[in-house]
Amino acid sequence: MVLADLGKRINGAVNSALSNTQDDYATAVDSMLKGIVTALLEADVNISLVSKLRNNIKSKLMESKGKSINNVQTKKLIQKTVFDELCNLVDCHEKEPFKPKKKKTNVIMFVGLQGSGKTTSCTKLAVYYAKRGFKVGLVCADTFRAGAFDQLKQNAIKARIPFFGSYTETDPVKVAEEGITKFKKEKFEVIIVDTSGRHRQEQELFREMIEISRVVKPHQTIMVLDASIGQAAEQQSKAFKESSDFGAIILTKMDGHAKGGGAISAVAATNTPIIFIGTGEHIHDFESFSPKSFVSKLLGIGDIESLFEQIQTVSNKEDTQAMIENIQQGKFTLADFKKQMQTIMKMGPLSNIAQMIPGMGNMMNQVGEEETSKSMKKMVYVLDSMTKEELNSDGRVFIDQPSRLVRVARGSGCSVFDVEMILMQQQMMANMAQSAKAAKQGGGRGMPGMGGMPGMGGMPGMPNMPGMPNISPQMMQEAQQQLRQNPNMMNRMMNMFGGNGGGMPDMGEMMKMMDDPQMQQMAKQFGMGM
Ligand SMILES: Nc1nc2c(ncn2[C@@H]2O[C@H](COP(=O)(O)OP(=O)(O)OP(=O)(O)O)[C@@H](O)[C@H]2O)c(=O)[nH]1
Repeated sequence: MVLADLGKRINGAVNSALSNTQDDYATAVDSMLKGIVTALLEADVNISLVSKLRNNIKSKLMESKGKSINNVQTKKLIQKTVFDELCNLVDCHEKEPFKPKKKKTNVIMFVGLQGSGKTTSCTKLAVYYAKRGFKVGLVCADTFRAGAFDQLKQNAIKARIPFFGSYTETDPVKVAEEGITKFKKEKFEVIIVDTSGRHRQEQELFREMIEISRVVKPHQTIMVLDASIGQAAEQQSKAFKESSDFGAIILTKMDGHAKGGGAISAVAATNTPIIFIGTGEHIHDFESFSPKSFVSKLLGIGDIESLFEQIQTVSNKEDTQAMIENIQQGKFTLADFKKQMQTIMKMGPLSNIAQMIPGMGNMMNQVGEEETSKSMKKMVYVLDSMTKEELNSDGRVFIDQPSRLVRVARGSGCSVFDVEMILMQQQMMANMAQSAKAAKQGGGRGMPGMGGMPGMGGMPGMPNMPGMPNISPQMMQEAQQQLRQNPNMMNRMMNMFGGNGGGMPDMGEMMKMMDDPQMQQMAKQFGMGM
């Protein structure tokens, strides 16, 4: 899981500020900032970047001090400000990177040091484009390292990507040229050229890159950087930029490296867009990168945009067309949820996918892959037991007729609470769809899970809840017990999220629920910090 600990600590700092009623506002903000700053510094983020983030958050939050906004609005403001500033920290604010065009030749050249993960990333990118319908070929122009061609060949065969290379030719420029000519003749649309690396940034390496670049005339040059070097990534990125004008970066080995945050922010500071991150050795351990998606996953909020991107990759067009149309209209039905869950099961490493669903990433950290997989299967059983009418609804039919809940629970062999939890997750996703639509219409950066509130860019899909942190099976059981004792609670939650047309939760109801001791207790168990 990418930077799970950093996300947990930032969430912890924010949640403790939100739940702290003892301290005055300024003290609560200061203590939150202390927690965030320590977590970022320990993730190797550059001290001046951290200090800038700290000052920005503080000045934005203190500006609102004199204004007459209520408690709930203050909490939203804190969450949104932290979210936005974290996005700024990893955002290079550059223009859109290159996107290949269909029915044209698009040449992509890779550069980077030896062992950074170039060959692996070449194959991952080839698979990424092949799944999007491009005719993709791989060229191995690494004649420096013995075994480089064999490695690319093995990867390419496994991924079923056509490849070109030579065991005898020692001039990488010649191999690159021959490979490009061959694939162009055969009307390949994306041709990816892997080049050699060296252990250090040597003049010889830079010269070779320039020569290859001259003959292959790349439409995009991508630099591959190992994220485990932390903020040293800035210096490496600058050195390469001076010799080969690469347009984008892939950061590899973001799995399990606490320094990944440092690498991302360091690269972003050089104004070069990071386009993908590598999160493991497997071909599918590859995520397209955007600041908003990254921070959403970091904080466990879920990331509907990446999720649908992934779903489009593995499912056929007809399958997802209806769902995409729904999302574009700001809708997300139970049938969409079901399709999504089924596709997810096919999508490879659960750890990548779980982070995109609200609450699931945290569950994964707590209980592991096997338990999470069981929970996801349970979701599919529950959704399988619903009628077509129920699936095509927004879920409110279950509130109007609670007997449906019981029927579905029985049919799926699950508890009523399991069904209710799925309805809640679907509501959160529907809310995200709403906010994605609102953000597109408004052109601003809405926080995922937030609908459109004038001037604030939106409100979270759940009250004071950046995702559903720290849900363990035991907490689930306790919450289940409380829901049983207070059946009205679920009803009120659903009303709150769906009752006003989606997007923005009902503020009046939210305020009432905040005063409800049972609700507060349950929220505490879920780490929602109400
Ligand atoms: N954990 C993890 N390992 C990765 C990732 N990307 C690549 N690797 C591993 O890193 C090692 C080096 O990767 P390569 O693709 O061979 O690196 P390279 O840059 O092509 O190296 P040269 O061909 O020697 O220049 C391999 O063991 C890969 O499996 C990643 O995102 N996460």
